[in-house]
Amino acid sequence: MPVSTRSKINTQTQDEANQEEQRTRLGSDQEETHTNAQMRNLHHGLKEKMKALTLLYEQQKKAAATRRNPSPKPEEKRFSSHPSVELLNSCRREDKKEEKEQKDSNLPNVMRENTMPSMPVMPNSTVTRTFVLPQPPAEDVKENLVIGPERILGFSSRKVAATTRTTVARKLSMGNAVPQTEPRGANGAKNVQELEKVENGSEKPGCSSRILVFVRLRPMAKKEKEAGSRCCVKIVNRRDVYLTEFASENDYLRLKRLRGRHFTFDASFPDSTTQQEVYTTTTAELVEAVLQGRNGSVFCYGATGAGKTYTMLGTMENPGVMVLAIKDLFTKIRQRSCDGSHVVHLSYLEVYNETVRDLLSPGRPLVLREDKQGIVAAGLTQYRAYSTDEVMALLQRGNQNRTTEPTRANETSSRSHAILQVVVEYKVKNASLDVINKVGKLSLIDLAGSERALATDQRTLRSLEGANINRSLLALSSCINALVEGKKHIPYRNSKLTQLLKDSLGGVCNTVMIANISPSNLSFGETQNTLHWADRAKEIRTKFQACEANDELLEVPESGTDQAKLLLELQKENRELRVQLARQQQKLLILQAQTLAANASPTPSSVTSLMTPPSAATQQNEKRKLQTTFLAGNCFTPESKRRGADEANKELRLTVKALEAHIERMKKDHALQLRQKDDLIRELSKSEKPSEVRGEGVKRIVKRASLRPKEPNIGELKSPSHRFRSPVPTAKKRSFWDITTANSPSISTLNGRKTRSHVITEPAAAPSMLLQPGFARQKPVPMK
Ligand SMILES: Nc1ncnc2c1ncn2[C@@H]1O[C@H](COP(=O)(O)OP(=O)(O)OP(=O)(O)O)[C@@H](O)[C@H]1O
Repeated sequence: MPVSTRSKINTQTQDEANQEEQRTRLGSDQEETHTNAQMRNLHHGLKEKMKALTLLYEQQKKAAATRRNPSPKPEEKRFSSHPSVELLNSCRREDKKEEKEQKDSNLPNVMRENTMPSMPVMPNSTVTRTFVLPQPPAEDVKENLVIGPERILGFSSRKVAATTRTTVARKLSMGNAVPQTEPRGANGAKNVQELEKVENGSEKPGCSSRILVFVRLRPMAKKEKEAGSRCCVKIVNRRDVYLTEFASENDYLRLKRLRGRHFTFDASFPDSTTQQEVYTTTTAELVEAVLQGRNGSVFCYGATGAGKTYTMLGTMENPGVMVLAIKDLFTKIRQRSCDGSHVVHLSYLEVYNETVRDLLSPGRPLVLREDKQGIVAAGLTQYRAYSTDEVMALLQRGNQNRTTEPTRANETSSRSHAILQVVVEYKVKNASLDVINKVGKLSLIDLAGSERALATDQRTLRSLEGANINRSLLALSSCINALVEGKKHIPYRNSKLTQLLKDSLGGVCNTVMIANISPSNLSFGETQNTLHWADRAKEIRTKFQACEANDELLEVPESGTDQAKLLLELQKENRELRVQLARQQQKLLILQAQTLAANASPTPSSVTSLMTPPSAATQQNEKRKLQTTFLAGNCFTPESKRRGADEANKELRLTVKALEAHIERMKKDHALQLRQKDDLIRELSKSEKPSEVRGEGVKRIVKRASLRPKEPNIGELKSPSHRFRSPVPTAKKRSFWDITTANSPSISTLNGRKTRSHVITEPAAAPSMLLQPGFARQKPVPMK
């Protein structure tokens, strides 16, 4: 092999070796980079984990500390100074402990293992709070009812006579409200009532204005059992309701993810509860209150077939709330008076497809009217009842006239809302032996069932009924929402039902809501909906009513704290009113200034012309002013007219003079500013040792500044000093914003922020989206 060829081969081999080496180095570099990245990721992940763990540790530490040292709740803090509140709090704590133990022992294993962990833990805010209020004032009732089985006009509702006084009393009572975490009518009802008495210093029940909400679970129906439905509602402690959503067997993704909700009500009745128990817990107190001259309402709410009619009417063997209430009422009346001084009137109506019908003497639809008594059904029959049997007969008659139709969900579905109203009237003697007429009213309402279109029959009439039922129930829910949110306008007028329930929801009334639910998981949606609205209704507060027949309306607060609270509230109101007044005055001033500026142009020439004999515009203005003066003072004599004219003239001249002085002052200020600026420029130019040319320039500027006329010329605003002058056209605008300090968007120079007026005077680089056409037109001449 020739040497050249060998050397060639050698060089080639060396090249190859080099390349190989390079490749290996590159590969190892890449590997190293990769490993480094992995390490970095790992490190980052570890850091994140550490952070999360530290956070968790901190949280647990805090929770443990809180458990060891629980801080008092705001309301507990607020009332903790009172010994009775101490007692209340200790009872609450004990009750809670007991409850927890009971809950743990009562819960079935399935609930404890599966449902409970996934159920959202009820926050403190959802715990029912009943506010025990101090003794509310008595009311003056003057309503005459027609005695006898004849027709009278009106489905009457009482109103508190002195609204203002009630407002004061209400304010005070609100201030004194003692929150109470235990519900009434539940396990600890007795305990709570005793505590109420301690808190209140009163033994009178039923003074609370909150709507009491109860839930009743009906037994599983035969049909539901046959359809293989499961129980999705669990009532614990006769108060807490646990609702569990079972996933369908085909939904593999959610099979193990059971969803549930927890609600707490004033009392919850399991399916084994008897009618008598339901009546005693929910309505018995109201009957007692009606006999003391107060109003009470009970309404059943729930999905179709949930047991509303069963609860309200019941059956022959198991009579419902309506029947039991009337029996109780007559028993109590008999116990109270042997002379028959109590007069009972009865009316029964239904709202079907947005028409009101009289169930006791069916005929033409009734018209709802609003008068001094509230919403009344004109032409409604009111029967005078003397005994329970008579009422039973009337009820039966009414029910026969009630619209019911079989639907797929319920064979005897009530397609209308029924309202039974019992008015008890009696006479009492007060301390000064005057006879007072007292009227108490009990309204028992069986609502039609809320339903989905699919759940019921699809025939046209049924659909229309369903739509109307849902419409009125939707209106009811809007009213509940508005009442809970404390809105000023409550949309009662959206349906006939809400118009008739106006008294029960927002009036002077003790109201009870019984939410009926079905245990079947097939009705889960309806049950959830019912419980949601029931939960929301807990927050509604009705107005106060009197506790005793001879109670006096509170006109002045009793204790010092009450007085202080009232004083504070009144002061706050006063302040708000003052602010409003100031705003109005400001607006008036602006208007006056604008009128003056329009009539008497602010240029010196026109100002001077105002000093001399008045121009036509001024004369007109004066004339207008004079007319106003005359009208205000009812001055019609020529003498008074002249005097008025002179005064108005004088006033106008004074205003003009003041304006002129103001303009003069402004001119002086501007001149001073200009002079100062010129001096500054001169000093600056001296210190800079200007060159001949620059010196000339400065001289030129100085000369120009000194030669500048006193009145600014917009066309010549080219020197830097123009920025310190207020040209006349903008001066007017600024004075406008000056007056409207409170509302002006341009008074935002504080903290060096740019104001809108600044934005306008500066040359805009690009047109802003915020600038309106009006602003664009006022675009200033750009500075050079
Ligand atoms: N607590 C209960 N105990 C025994 N049966 C009950 C109970 N509650 C309801 N039922 C039965 O369930 C069925 C439906 O009840 P109900 O007619 O009262 O429902 P509803 O809510 O009034 O329905 P709708 O709104 O359609 O009128 C009835 O046959 C009734 O007897």
